[in-house]
Amino acid sequence: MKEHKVVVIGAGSGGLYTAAGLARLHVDVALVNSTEKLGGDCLHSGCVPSKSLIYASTQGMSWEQTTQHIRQVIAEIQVHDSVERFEGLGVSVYIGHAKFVSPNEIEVNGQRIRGKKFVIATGSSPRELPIEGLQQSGYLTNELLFHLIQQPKSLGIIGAGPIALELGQAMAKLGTDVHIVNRDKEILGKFDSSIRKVATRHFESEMTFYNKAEVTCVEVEGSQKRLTLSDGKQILVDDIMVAAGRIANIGSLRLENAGVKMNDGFIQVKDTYQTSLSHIYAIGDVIDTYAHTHAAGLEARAVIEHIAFTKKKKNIYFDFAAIIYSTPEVYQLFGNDTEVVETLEVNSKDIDRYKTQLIDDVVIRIGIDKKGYVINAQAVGPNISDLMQLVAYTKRIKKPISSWSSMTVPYPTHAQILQQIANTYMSRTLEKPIVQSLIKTYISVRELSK
Ligand SMILES: Cc1cc2nc3c(=O)[nH]c(=O)nc-3n(C[C@H](O)[C@H](O)[C@H](O)COP(=O)(O)OP(=O)(O)OC[C@H]3O[C@@H](n4cnc5c(N)ncnc54)[C@H](O)[C@@H]3O)c2cc1C
Ligand SMILES: NC(=O)c1ccc[n+]([C@@H]2O[C@H](COP(=O)([O-])OP(=O)(O)OC[C@H]3O[C@@H](n4cnc5c(N)ncnc54)[C@H](O)[C@@H]3O)[C@@H](O)[C@H]2O)c1
Repeated sequence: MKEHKVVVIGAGSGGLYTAAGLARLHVDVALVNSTEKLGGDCLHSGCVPSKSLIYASTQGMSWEQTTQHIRQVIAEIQVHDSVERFEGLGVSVYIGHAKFVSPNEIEVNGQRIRGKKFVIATGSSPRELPIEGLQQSGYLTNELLFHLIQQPKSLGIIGAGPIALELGQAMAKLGTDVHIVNRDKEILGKFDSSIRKVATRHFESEMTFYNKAEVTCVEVEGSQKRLTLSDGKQILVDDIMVAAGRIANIGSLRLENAGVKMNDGFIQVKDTYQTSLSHIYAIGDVIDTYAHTHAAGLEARAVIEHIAFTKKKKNIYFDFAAIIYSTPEVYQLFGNDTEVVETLEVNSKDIDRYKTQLIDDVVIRIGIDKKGYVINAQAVGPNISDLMQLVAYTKRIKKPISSWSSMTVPYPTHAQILQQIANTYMSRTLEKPIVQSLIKTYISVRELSK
């Protein structure tokens, strides 16, 4: 039997980060992945192909050029996430599905591996929908769309979350007629109406939305598929894509043999990412936190520090943000609403650089506490996420937004929009009667007043 001090199960965003980090600290670490192609969802069917598709859709590429571009980008990044590279780092790599046979043992392709500690990072899969006729008609998910040989002329998407909006818009830009069926009353329900309105206007100019609707049945009609909605409407499309949330990949793990507890379909963890068994950790999409690559990375770092140094990291999501990489981008910096005393809103109308580009619908909202410290934020605008990173960083380093007032902002950059927020905030302080009175007195003492 093979034995390792730490066995990481799943070589996607969370697992790769954990294995590489522990190996660098000279920990005896094994990495088990179901396929030889390490990298998980993010590299093969998530972040990387979706952002490559989005790029291709803005460059007027044909479908053939688009899928080739996607394959090339994946292949380039795959080198960094290869078995050889990880073995070179000192990680023992096993290929095959891991299943627990006891709390300290897993089986991979008939081989037993014993671990002192385990980190489960097996990710998530698209949620299946029990819609009459859907299975029989066949449908796409994020796992299949990027590999289609032919571009569908029309596509019905079930769900209106980030996957539907990013991939739907890119397909629409490439010429597909996209129909999105959304069971909620509007899209981007978590966003303030000023942000939601701008984003929705852009999305609705490219795709057709059916809000407050569900697909009740699917029928095959020749080479096409007919979707019937809860309100009786019908949509005829070439293909269907389901993007209606995720379920944790735990099916093959046989967690019952170890005794790891679940909560609502996800692996239950404490704030140290230890499961109900203290020697087994879980991170990434398999637990119920933010389903993002950078969340898996933060959780991996917390687990590395706990395993290696017994250090308990606090508040790892302090400056956590998520972005929908559409045109325009939709950005959210998370933070506790109850700490917000005021939300400052600014738009791009008075910003010269945006004027030169005829962009008048960028909106940024920043929630601050009583001392002017950033608590949370939302924004919509072209490439707005890069600019908003400064807002997240200001939160991270715990500086008030007034600090942007004194930074040198080259003219004319988009960043002037942040300085405008700071100036508006500062000028209000200056206008307070007590401050005005102090200034008047001071100027008078210096014999400079009228
Ligand atoms: C279309 C799409 C776009 C996305 N875009 C972004 C984005 O732009 N930014 C962002 O931050 N996030 C994005 N995400 C989310 C991101 O991809 C996931 O949050 C991230 O990949 C989760 O990492 P993970 O380590 O938990 O799982 P994964 O990366 O999925 O890795 C899990 C690994 O475990 C393996 N595995 C599963 N079961 C077993 C088993 N029993 N034994 C051995 N191995 C097993 C799998 O083969 C896989 O390699 C996107 C997701 C999708 C679907
Ligand atoms: N840019 C990014 O960071 C990015 C991009 C894509 C995905 N992701 C991650 O992947 C996760 C999954 O994305 P997603 O878009 O599948 O899920 P989601 O859970 O965010 O959104 C699912 C949407 O589908 C709707 N829905 C659910 N069931 C439905 C039904 N039967 N009929 C109609 N609508 C239905 C929901 O109301 C919701 O709007 C996200 O939570 C996100 O964390 C991130």
